[in-house]
Amino acid sequence: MPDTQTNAQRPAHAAPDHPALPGERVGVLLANLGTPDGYDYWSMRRYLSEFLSDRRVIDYSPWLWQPLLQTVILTKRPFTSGAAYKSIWNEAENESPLLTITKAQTARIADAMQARFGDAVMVDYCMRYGNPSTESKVRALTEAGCRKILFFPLYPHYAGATSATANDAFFSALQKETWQPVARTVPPYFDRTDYIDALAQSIERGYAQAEQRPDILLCSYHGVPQRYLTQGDPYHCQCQKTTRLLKERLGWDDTEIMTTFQSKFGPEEWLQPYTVEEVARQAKAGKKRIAVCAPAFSADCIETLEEINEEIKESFVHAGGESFTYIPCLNDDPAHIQALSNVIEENLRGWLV
Ligand SMILES: C=CC1=C(C)c2cc3[nH]c(cc4nc(cc5[nH]c(cc1n2)c(C)c5CCC(=O)O)C(CCC(=O)O)=C4C)c(C)c3C=C
Ligand SMILES: [Fe+2]
Ligand SMILES: [Fe+2]
Repeated sequence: MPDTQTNAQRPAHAAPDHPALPGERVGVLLANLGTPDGYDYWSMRRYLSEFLSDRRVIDYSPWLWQPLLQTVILTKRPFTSGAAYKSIWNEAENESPLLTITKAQTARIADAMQARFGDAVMVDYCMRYGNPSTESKVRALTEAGCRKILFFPLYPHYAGATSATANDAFFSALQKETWQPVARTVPPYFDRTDYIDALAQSIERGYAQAEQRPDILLCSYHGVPQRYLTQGDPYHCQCQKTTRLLKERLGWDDTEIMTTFQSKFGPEEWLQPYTVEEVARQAKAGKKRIAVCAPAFSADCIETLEEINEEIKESFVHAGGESFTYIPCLNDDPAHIQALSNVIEENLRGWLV
């Protein structure tokens, strides 16, 4: 009798202790950065400790970094970050906005895959740090009969600190599988027309809703240390190209749009200009109406809802700015879901189509 959940069957030659063989499916595993389980001190500490111990994120020698992290940074930061999370927390579901949005994206993409491929494809999500872990979801997919898994880090741009470390976690989860599934990973998608179109439409909507047309749009990307660029990480170039493609798609000139970087962490120099400083410079230069969007994030999170829409906005207003328009991330916008589904379908080629 096939199992309805996994379509599992015992082969004809089976001895009584022979494991049931699940029917074949393809798994699509969406991955985002991570989320603490709560905004209390210990939940924050656990999450930040896992995140900031990742050598793809902080590449200092662990001999130097771990004592500093465990004794200085993780005694203070869980309080300040916890307060920031508290201000944006989804109390109804008791989870971070990133988790709520990732669940919504997964449900929409699962609908699109169901319509296209029926039950042959299963869609699920995981986090690089915190829960649900990548390992637990790789296990769940293989147990449900996925003999092939397409792993999709939900970052438009490649960065060692995001896509590569997500892939690392996927590969190490595969190492633990007795019957390892066939695996593929999805490359960056920042320069696809459907993604740029979805972004452009969201900006056009944001501009149409603003009381007066903003003087300038800042495309604010999460930063990385400047050193990572000189070591060969292509993230900076992919961000610059995204702004150029957006500018071309919107039909704007160089005075109407620019690239900036946010979320600086630690004392090193990061990619510049820093958004928090640039909004103040723009206000002082007479650009009193500003719009900010965040194309590096596929979902709104602490770095957009709290940092951009609270801290960066405050810096702008403090410098004399008058109108601040935050254009939300693409989240589960239908054009975004369509673009992500197109990416998936193209990367499934040869497996199903
Ligand atoms: C979108 C791409 C991202 C890059 C590139 C990136 C690099 C990077 N981040 C840190 C340090 C922190 N990032 C934090 C949060 C955070 N970062 C991203 C994305 C990128 N990070 C997201 C989506 C989030 C939000 C997660 C959420 O649940 O909302 C944080 C934690 C928040 C805080 O305590 O302020 C830190 C710390 C480094 C050092 C880095 C590059 C080396
Ligand atoms: Fe980050
Ligand atoms: Fe560059």
